[in-house]
Amino acid sequence: MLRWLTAGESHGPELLAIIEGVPAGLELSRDDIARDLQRRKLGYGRGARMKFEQDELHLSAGVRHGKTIGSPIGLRIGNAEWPKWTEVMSAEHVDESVFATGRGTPLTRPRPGHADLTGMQKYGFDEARPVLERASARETAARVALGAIAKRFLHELGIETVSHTISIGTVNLPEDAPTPTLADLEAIDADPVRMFDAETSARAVAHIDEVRKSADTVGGVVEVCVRGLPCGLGSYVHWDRRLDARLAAALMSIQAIKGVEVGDGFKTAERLGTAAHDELFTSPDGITRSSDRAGGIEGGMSMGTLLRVRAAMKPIATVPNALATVDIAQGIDATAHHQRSDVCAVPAAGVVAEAMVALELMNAILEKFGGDSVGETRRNLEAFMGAIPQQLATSANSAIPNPNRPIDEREQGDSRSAWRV
Ligand SMILES: Cc1cc2nc3c(=O)[nH]c(=O)nc-3n(C[C@H](O)[C@H](O)[C@H](O)COP(=O)(O)O)c2cc1C
Ligand SMILES: C=C(O[C@@H]1CC(C(=O)O)=C[C@@H](OP(=O)(O)O)[C@H]1O)C(=O)O
Repeated sequence: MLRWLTAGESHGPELLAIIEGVPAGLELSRDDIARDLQRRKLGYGRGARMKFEQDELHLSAGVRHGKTIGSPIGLRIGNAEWPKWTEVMSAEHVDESVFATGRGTPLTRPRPGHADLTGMQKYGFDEARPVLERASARETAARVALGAIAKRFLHELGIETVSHTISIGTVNLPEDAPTPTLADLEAIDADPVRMFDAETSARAVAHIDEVRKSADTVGGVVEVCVRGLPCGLGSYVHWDRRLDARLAAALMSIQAIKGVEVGDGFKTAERLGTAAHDELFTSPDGITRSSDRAGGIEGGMSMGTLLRVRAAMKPIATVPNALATVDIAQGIDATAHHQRSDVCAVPAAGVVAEAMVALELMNAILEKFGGDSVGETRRNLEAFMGAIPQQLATSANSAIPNPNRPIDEREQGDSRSAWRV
């Protein structure tokens, strides 16, 4: 079993993370983690902080000579601006004068859409500072660091995770855009909005510029694609063991994510049964699927085919053209406090989604296959796959059109029909 926790405030000294249950013998370097931290900072539309934030990483425990040793892995990520916040975010009492001006001024005009007001009500604060410090997506740096460890583990088992941007506001990838593979990740990361289509990306960038000019913010949709998974992760036997439910919770836990789709998700609800599922047919190397509409999960279990999940991010709540709110200190109508903020953080959310999916899949793998060392996990996985009888085996080459069935007209415009995957 995998357990992990994060701690740390956005303007405190650092973020902390501990992950327990990582098998021994996993090759892991500081660079593996630093690389993903760097990827999370990228993306057109992010605010000033990402330009100077260093995400200084300290790998404090659980790794020796470049390999995990089975003990909890502990890490710290510094907040570059801490020297400016030592008094406002001090763990010790400070003089009242700190709160009279500047950074310490109480934030009494909560932002609609952020955690400010409800956090104040719930925890009994008279201003939003202690709420936003932890509600902030700064915390996702810690998740991405842990996710990098999970991705290293998955990679050792031949499982690869790729995320990309599907839409920014109303600017969408074409329906027939190809699903990226690991080989495409470098190009995706090099794109300003992490889109795998240069023309759509240029329109998305222009859209973010317009949004910024009009003092507004914008959201979008990201997708995570995973190849190389074994079948049988998760289960149909109980609600909390369903892999789709677990992935949905993992994605929904990301700040500002308001919707999750597995496979074709909501679109499937509009289709008839004959055009909604992934039909099976024989091929020389095992059972093959005609498409991947289910997104690689049936009955709450991984099918051993391409896994695809999407997450929808709402527009950033700190809108420059400030929204109506109430000044809690004075009891009067007001506009929300504004501070440095992102205009669009969808590209970064894709990297965070990748981390959350990887962590959940690593957990599901360890539940099914166990292993105190990576070698033991691998042997258990291979033994399970090897024991699947010939007549039940799935071809690795799934999601190709069924040659026995003529292509239905309705399927022509179907974004996830096999011949486009
Ligand atoms: C990578 C990332 C960056 C974000 N940046 C900001 C930001 O700069 N300003 C902001 O108001 N919200 C930002 N958010 C969203 C808020 O953290 C989020 O809306 C808030 O915590 C309230 O949670 P909820 O939207 O899930 O209800 C960001 C979210 C993510 C995932
Ligand atoms: C710090 C990060 O994102 C922050 C997320 C965030 C929010 O409200 O969620 C608000 C902003 O915080 P700040 O006012 O300190 O710039 C973002 O920069 C980060 O992603 O590392």
